[in-house]
Amino acid sequence: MVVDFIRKNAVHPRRIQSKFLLNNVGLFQAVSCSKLSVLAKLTPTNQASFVTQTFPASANLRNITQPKRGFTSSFRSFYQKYPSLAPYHVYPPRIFPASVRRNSSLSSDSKTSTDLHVAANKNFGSRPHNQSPNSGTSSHESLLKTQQKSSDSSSAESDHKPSQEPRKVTFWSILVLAKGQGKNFFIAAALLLISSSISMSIPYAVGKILDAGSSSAESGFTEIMGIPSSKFYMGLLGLFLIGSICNFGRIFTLRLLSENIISRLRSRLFAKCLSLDGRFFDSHLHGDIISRLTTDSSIVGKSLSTYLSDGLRSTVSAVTGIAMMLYTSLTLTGYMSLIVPPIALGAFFYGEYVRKLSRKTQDALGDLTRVSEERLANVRTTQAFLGERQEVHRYNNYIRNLFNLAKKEALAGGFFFGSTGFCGNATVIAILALGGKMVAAGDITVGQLSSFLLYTVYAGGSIIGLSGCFTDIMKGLGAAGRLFDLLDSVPKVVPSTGLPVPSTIRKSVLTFDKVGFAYPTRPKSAIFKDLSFEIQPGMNIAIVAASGGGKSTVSQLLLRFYDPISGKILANGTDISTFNVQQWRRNFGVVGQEPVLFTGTIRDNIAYGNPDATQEEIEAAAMRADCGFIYTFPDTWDTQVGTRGLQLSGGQKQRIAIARALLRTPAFLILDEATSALDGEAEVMVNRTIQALMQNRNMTTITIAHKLATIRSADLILVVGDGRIIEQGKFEELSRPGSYFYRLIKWQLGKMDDVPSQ
Ligand SMILES: Nc1ncnc2c1ncn2[C@@H]1O[C@H](COP(=O)(O)OP(=O)(O)OP(=O)(O)O)[C@@H](O)[C@H]1O
Repeated sequence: MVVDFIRKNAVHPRRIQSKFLLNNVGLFQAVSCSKLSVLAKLTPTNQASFVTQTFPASANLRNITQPKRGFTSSFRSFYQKYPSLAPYHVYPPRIFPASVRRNSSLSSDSKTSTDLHVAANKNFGSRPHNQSPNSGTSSHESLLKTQQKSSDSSSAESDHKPSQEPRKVTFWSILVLAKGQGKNFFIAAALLLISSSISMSIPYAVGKILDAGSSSAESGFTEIMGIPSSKFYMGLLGLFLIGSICNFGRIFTLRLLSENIISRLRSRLFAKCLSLDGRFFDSHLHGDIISRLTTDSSIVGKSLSTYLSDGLRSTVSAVTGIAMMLYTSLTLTGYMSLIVPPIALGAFFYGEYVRKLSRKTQDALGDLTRVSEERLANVRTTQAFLGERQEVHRYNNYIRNLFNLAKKEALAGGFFFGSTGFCGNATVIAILALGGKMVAAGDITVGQLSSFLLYTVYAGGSIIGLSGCFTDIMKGLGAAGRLFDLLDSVPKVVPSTGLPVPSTIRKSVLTFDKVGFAYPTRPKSAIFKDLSFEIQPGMNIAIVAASGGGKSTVSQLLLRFYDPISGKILANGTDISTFNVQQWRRNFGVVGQEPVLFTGTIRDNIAYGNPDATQEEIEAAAMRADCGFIYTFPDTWDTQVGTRGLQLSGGQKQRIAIARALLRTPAFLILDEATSALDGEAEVMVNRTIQALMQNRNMTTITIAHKLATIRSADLILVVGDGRIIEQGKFEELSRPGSYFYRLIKWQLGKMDDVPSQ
């Protein structure tokens, strides 16, 4: 059928194939997944072409994402008949509400409501199957406008990025990254000097051979530079052998050096990322950080070692070449020198341009990685909401951005290297013309002219190579700017400094004393204005508020992902911001709304917070968390949980998360709406587990309550509203008619239409 269509309409099969590919999102995702790691290893220029090759549709990007005028009627009828083959631009993408873009900063209910919003929007962009996809220019135009808006909106996603000026990095400032590699570098440089000197002796030897050849034709001597020719050739061969051994050593040492720098850089960056606080992760997107860890560090490592070494080799060759040109003929060298200033100037401007472009390319690549990482991680939501089309469209927008940057670089590179190539060739002709005259006048010999010509080619090639290295090093500097932004980030909450946490912390009274707080990314919307309350040791307290009222924020402050803007949080009278953060966090067990498990076995996941725990301790924690289901799996403790625990049910994941928290024997257990993501039976099971845990008076339990019915047994319920505590007491005390808590419960039970006001 498709073949018939292609034949009838003379459509290139590649276009049809690319549309198939785009429509078959499963295949697209498989391709993206498998190629992402490869993508990360490529240089920006290669990446663009790699993307183009990997996703054939991007070669036709304009056709897909930009207006296509003049659809033929045969196309139209074909798309009507086989709508799944229709190109993407024919339909407007469903627009993700701006608020969805940064789900992490939404409270859980808002997330649900935006999901609903997405669901409500679902029909907005869905393809009108009973309608012509291209019915009239005006509708086509309006679709294109919508699409343009969508591309704007996707670029607006980067609103959340820090709006800092790109940092300008000098080569000397990135040299520190190679600290400790000096010895290897000097070995490589020495080997390079030897091999380059040997290479540079070739033109001289060629000149001598030619002169010896022409004189032997006249005199019959077979000596070159006073050495019998056979010995001369053997000596030359030996020299070349030494040169190639040195080359081997240089390449090997430099490769090791480069990999060493890249590995250390990645490790440093990763450790740095993990040491940063909530403020950092609110303003930096994960994909962008991943891109810095992979691509940027690779570019910087390479520019430090490989490009620097190539630069050195080119410098040695250029300097030696020019010296030998001077030695061979001062006059010819004088003529040749006229060409150097314009090339050097061109190289300088080109290098600066590439540096700026590289920064932009790396940013664009960061966006691309972020989008693919985030969307692939949530592929089920995308598929459930039929969001494949808009995701592909969004992804294509990022590819197009990257592609356009690569195009600019290709244009600049083509122009620069094309013009330098022309200058080089013109130079050779000039030498032949001028040199020929000098040979005829007897000023130089044929051998000398040949040597001069070869030295010019060597020196010219090296100068062009040098400008290539210069631009690569500039690229490295562009990428290094992004790395230094990360490396120099100073967390407000420094994890490894501060006072030791006293061993009596388990018996501490926790006090929120007039705490004021706003998230750093939204400094104007205060979450807490004057939050004050006390938690006695061993208590079970519950925090209650309307959705978005700041319940989870209490746990974020307690765990010191953020510090209050005003007021203090005290443990037995000591401000917790004076404590060593890591030691402080060691006293907490946290079970979040959506249980987060890591790829690995059930045992690994339970032992995550306490890797030294024995099997008995792991089993005891698991039993306390009601994890008997583990024995129903054939591999019991060695059962793989899958990526982010996908191979377990929600209730099972949550109970493993509880076991993980309990294994730390925490002084404070935070249950952040631990049952909110569970359905009926799982919720009952997990609640049973939690109720049993609350009997333990050796641990303070802080329950962030979503479903009010689950907190009946709490010793104290704190009701938060308008950034402060508005009511507190036991369930029975608070449930009197007229109280805010009472109205909240009524509302939750569906007996009130609106969220109650305080
Ligand atoms: N990282 C963040 N950056 C900026 N704002 C945030 C961030 N996290 C949460 N918020 C905002 O802070 C407010 C309080 O959020 P929080 O998660 O504490 O509410 P909650 O009471 O737990 O809500 P829910 O019951 O819906 O989970 C919300 O308006 C939310 O949008």
